[in-house]
Amino acid sequence: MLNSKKRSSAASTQNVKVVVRIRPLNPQELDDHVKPILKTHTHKDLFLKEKKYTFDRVFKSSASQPALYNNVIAPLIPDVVEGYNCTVFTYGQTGTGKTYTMTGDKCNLQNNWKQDPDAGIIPRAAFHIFDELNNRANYNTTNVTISYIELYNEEIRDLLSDDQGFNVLQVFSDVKGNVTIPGLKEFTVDSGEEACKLLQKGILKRQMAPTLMNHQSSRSHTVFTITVNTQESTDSGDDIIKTGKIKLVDLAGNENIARSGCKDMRATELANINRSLLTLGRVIHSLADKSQKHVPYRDSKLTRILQDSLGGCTKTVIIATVSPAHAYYEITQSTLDYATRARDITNTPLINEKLTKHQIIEELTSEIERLQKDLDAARSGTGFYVDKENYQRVLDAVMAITGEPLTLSEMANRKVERIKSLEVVLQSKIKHFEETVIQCKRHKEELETAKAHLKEKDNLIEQEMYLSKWYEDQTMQKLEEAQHLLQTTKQLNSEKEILLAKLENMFALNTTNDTVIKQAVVKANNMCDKLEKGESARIGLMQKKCNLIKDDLLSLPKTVQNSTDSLKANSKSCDTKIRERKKILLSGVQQSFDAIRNSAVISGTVIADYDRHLNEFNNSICQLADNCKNTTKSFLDETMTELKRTKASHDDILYSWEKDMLTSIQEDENHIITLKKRREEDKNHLATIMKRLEEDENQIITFRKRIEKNKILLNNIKKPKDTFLNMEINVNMSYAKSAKVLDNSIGLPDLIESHKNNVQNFLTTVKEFDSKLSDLASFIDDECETLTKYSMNELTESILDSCNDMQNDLEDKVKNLINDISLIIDSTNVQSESFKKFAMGIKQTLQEQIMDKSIKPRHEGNTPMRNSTSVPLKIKDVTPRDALLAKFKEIVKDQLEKNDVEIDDDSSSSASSDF
Ligand SMILES: Nc1ncnc2c1ncn2[C@@H]1O[C@H](COP(=O)(O)OP(=O)(O)OP(=O)(O)O)[C@@H](O)[C@H]1O
Repeated sequence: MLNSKKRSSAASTQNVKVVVRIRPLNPQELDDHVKPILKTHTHKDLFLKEKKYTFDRVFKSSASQPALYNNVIAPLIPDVVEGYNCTVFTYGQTGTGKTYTMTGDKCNLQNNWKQDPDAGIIPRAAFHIFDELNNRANYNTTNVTISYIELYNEEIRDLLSDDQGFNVLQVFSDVKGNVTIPGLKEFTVDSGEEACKLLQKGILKRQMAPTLMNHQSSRSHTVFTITVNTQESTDSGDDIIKTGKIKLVDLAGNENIARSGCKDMRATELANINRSLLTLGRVIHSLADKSQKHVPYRDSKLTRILQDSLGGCTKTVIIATVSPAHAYYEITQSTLDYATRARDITNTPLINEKLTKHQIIEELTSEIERLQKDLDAARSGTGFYVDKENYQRVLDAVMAITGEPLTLSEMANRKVERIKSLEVVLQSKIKHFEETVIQCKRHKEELETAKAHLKEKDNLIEQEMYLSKWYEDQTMQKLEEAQHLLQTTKQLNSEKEILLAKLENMFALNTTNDTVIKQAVVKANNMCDKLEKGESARIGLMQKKCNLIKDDLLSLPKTVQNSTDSLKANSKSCDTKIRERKKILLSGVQQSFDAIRNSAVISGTVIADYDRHLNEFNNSICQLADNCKNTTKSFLDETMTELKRTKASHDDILYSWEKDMLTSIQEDENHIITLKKRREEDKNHLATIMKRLEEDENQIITFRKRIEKNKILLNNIKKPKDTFLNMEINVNMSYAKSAKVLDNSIGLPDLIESHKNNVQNFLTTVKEFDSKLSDLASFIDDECETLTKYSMNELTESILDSCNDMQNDLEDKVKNLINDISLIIDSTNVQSESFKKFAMGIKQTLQEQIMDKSIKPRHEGNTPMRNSTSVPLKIKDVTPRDALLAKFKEIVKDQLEKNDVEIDDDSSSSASSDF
């Protein structure tokens, strides 16, 4: 045990603080209407009947646990932490509330120790000490230990021991007066709760004791000790160690044993139970009475343990508990007297000297030396030897304790007694010394180990610092990379949004364009198909008509041939008949001369008939001419109307042609008149040619029939003309219709122009044909006229010639027409092809138009530019700790080698301490 030195400076004496706590009347006393015999007027005065007592504080029966603690104990706690030793006693009669005050009805406090109404001093002090330590930041280390002993029948027992039974502990005092109890367990606690748990454990063990040891707890004393060790560093670097203690002592009841009814108790036991209290009384008495030099601390274990608390260097508080009941008047008076006496005890509280490590080592060394001397003395002699110096010190200590010179016999007795006790002490010292030596060795080893450990830790710290620096750099680098990545990701996201918007817009445009294109193409195709179909139908119709005309034209020469053949045949039969009639006429002229007169009448009739027929013929001719004129005129009108624009230049020609026709008709009429005149002239010849006339009449009829046929032929000829005209109209209509469409078509105007030319040529051809037909009609009329004028033979020949010429001419014309028609057909084919091309052109145009109509994609200029965003493709792996450590070791190795070289180069230069 360390021999702590006391700091003498600033030390002052102070009296033991004594407070009185009055227990409230218990239920029984209340029922019995017990009148309290204690009265308090102030918080310091107390009246027992008329006797007045004055204490440091008097707590009424209504005083609460916190009130008592805050007033009495709480001021001691900072002193304990500062290194003072403090002691608190509860002293009083059984049942007056000593245990209630010290322990309370509740030990298992949490953090509410200040407010808890039931907890006593011990649990509160335990919590309070930790609060106090936590409030102080100047301590490097703190250590709080707990011990709890019971003193019963002058035997010390450890209430915190895990032993089933009770091992009696011994108490020893060294030459310096320090008391130790070897074997007493001290438990380190880190909180108030842990301290309370130990208190509970002790209480439990104490409650078990009566059955085990057959003793009553009220007759035992308990000491709950809290030791507070603190360490703080000074500016000079020394460690200051403080050790403060608070002993919380719950004494046994101080009542008269005889009154407590324990008569069956053995005398020794009774003596031992009261010995401590009696000795305590004597010690208090001695200390209070300054004249007394000897204080019998050693007379009991209790006073030995509490020696320092009474008249020593400890701050001491005594709480005297009393009952207000009249029944306990005497013992209450005794307690109050006892407490009053205790107030006179003075202590000199000192802080346990602060010791540095160096001082501790020095003290330990001197202690070892001293013990070594005792050991050497013991080993060298046959008996018990104590070093002279030590022996003298023991004697001095005895003298200091007893304070009185002893007689020789007393000295001898005491020496014997002392030797006995010293033997015990020596054994204990030897044991303690050996333990200390072992402990020193162990401490030395521990110190070496600690140094090595410290060096190792230093290396580790350097290593960890290197690693942490590396990780810090890496973290910063990663942070920068992460921020760069975040920035890039943000930019890419915004660009992605723009591109997605554009893409959506493009999809919408594509969908719209697709729909527009499909609709336009369908419409264009329909239009082209419709146009193509219409044109194909028109062209087909035209071609059909052309083919019909062609067939007609092809059949025309045959018809003409037939007509010619018929004409020839008729001419022959006519010639034959005329010859026959001539013969008959000539033969009958003479014979019938007489009858001419009659015949003249008849001839007149015949002539009339002939005239009539001639008129009819003339009318027919006129009608034919009129019809022809009208037809031609209407044809020309129609042609003029229809081809107003394109054929304006031909109007004069047509007009002159019409005029010529009219002139020709007029001439024909004149010719008929001439014929009539000639008929009159011929009347004279009529007699002779009567029969011939009749035949001529027949001939005329035949001719008329032929004319009719020719008219039909003419009509037939006119039919193609009408057809051609209709065709022309249709072509023009088609042209007009197509022109609008074809105007925009490339190449069509030329085609149309050529078509127009073809049509013009065709019309010219038609006109020529028409003219030729007119000529033919005139020719026929001429021939008819000539027929009446010339002989039938000539007529026939002429007709035949004409027919032949006409046939030839007709054939030529037909051939030309056919060629023209073929040209027209070719033209229609070409036109059809051109229509197809045109349709293709339309389709192409539509495509272009669709393309023009198509909605072009928007160019808002916000398309992200292609830029080379540098994004790390791979996050570098974190260097494994092992690799870092290897690198660190290499650096250290290099540094050490470098340092070695430097030392070699210049031994005076100091090594670098980078690592
Ligand atoms: N101040 C008080 N207020 C309320 N109750 C009290 C007070 N003092 C004592 N009591 C009650 O009185 C009874 C006896 O108290 P306690 O056991 O503490 O007395 P004691 O002096 O320790 O007795 P012993 O010496 O036999 O151990 C207990 O029930 C306790 O709760």
